[in-house]
Amino acid sequence: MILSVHKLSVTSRLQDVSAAFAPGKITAICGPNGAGKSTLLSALAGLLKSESGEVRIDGDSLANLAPRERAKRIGFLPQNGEVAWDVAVRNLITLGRIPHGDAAQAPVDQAIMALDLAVLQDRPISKLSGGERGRALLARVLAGEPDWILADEPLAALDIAHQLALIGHLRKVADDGAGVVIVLHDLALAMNHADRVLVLDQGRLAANGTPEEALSEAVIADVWGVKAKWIGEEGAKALVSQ
Ligand SMILES: Nc1ncnc2c1ncn2[C@@H]1O[C@H](COP(=O)(O)OP(=O)(O)OP(=O)(O)O)[C@@H](O)[C@H]1O
Repeated sequence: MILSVHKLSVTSRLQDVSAAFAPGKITAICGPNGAGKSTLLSALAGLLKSESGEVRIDGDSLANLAPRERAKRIGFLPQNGEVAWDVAVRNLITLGRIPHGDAAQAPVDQAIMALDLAVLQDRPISKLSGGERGRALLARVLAGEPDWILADEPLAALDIAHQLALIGHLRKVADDGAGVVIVLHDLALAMNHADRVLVLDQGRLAANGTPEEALSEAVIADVWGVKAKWIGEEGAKALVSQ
């Protein structure tokens, strides 16, 4: 099951972007502020009207999929996601089952475990820290057991232990066959943990390949305007400015 964008343009935000996303893999979308990362992710989730081009799922236009079916297949975590009602964490996560029309607790329990939320499950959302809230919102997405997980900066507000735990969980979800697409600002996280990396620059696709190809020192100099060097071993690389 492939998710792909074909010559997608969104007024002054994305220009002629084409790319295919593979199931079973973690793809990172990187780029400077305002490059179009969130726009691309929203378009992949079917939440944005494009000026031209389209998003396809298994070769069919995503626009043809009924909203409920789309919600079942694509789990979307926006940047700074808002919560409309101040419900308890477990109840919020159970809302992830809405597209399935059930309140199955096994996937909810799994998501609670994966995101280390057991001790917080009865607490109202309004009484969580920013990082805890982010974990609860991602747990809601996981509880829906979507084929695709699209998450905008899911690691940004997390401490390093929770970052690594979450990456480990996303890897497991990908190994089980789901496609994972995440927006990442931290290029070292993308280099060390993604299978593929897309780099956007001013709404255009600047690179698309393995982390080594798409985040080469030449691409970083070109897109971010930063002279930097990768050091360290494969899987534990760090980026140092020169
Ligand atoms: N609702 C909107 N309407 C019009 N333009 C928008 C809208 N949201 C964002 N933009 C503009 O579109 C461009 C791409 O924004 P987008 O949020 O996709 O960038 P980003 O790469 O995710 O940035 P960041 O790293 O800062 O989160 C930016 O120039 C932004 O100002």
